[in-house]
Amino acid sequence: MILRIDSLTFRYPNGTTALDGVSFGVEAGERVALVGPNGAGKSTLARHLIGIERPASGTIEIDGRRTDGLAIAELARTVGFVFQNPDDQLHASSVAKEVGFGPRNLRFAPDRRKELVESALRRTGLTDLVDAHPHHLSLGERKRVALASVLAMDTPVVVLDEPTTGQDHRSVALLGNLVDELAAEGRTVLAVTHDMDFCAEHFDRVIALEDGRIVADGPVEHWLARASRPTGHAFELPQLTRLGRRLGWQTPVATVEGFLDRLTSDAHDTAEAPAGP
Ligand SMILES: Nc1ncnc2c1ncn2[C@@H]1O[C@H](COP(=O)(O)OP(=O)(O)OP(=O)(O)O)[C@@H](O)[C@H]1O
Repeated sequence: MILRIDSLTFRYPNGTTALDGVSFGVEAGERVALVGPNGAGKSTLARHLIGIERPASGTIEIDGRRTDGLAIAELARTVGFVFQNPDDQLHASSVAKEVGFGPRNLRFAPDRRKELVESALRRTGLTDLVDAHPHHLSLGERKRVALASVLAMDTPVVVLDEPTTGQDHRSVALLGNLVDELAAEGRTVLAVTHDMDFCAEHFDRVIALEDGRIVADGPVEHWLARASRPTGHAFELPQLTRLGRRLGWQTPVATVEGFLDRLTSDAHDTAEAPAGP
């Protein structure tokens, strides 16, 4: 298990309990979406994974090591964190320098550094922008630079905070492919997200938080079935799930593939149905 969190509780200095007895484990290669309403504790939880916040009680174990004794620099070898706002992360005067900073800081050998930087730039579609100053790029491009700079650190765990916010359709598709590829390579992806379409298409598992506690943890389909009930949680369901509902489908579908399968089987059933009197 790459990540194990046990009874994690955290309070801000003003007394707000942001996390209250949170426990879960994540296997290598899982794609986990952290969802929940504003103020649920998602970002606070994510920040614990890179040591910006430390538990008031409970433990976090990453790749077999308890994080209490680990410095932020040490954690950075295992967990890469892409901030929601790229301007909280970017500091260099060119895209190339920005993406090269992490691997250099981690003291990777020059050959490996070169390979990682080139691969990160290619995967995020930034190869033509290497000389640009990040501050002259659009928000969507700056978010991709932030992502590339984390990919270049080659961490087994990648945490994304609201990755699709401010991204156009093409960038969201690129991001989705990347999440799938990272998982296929055995890397673990956790994403804090309000984007249920993205979550349904690209994640295996949903952990839903409310008031600092886990209220649901399981496969995306289970969570959707639960959220689709009239008494379900107040989440915006994926567009295709809402469309399925309008079509009167009882079982929720959420992905393009699931939707097409359902349409095909309905068409098949209609064709097979015996002619009426
Ligand atoms: N720096 C802080 N000081 C005090 N309270 C905070 C601080 N940051 C967050 N909180 C509070 O902690 C709780 C959890 O906040 P957090 O930002 O982790 O939630 P979230 O689920 O990420 O919300 P959002 O979706 O709005 O980003 C909320 O009640 C929030 O008001």
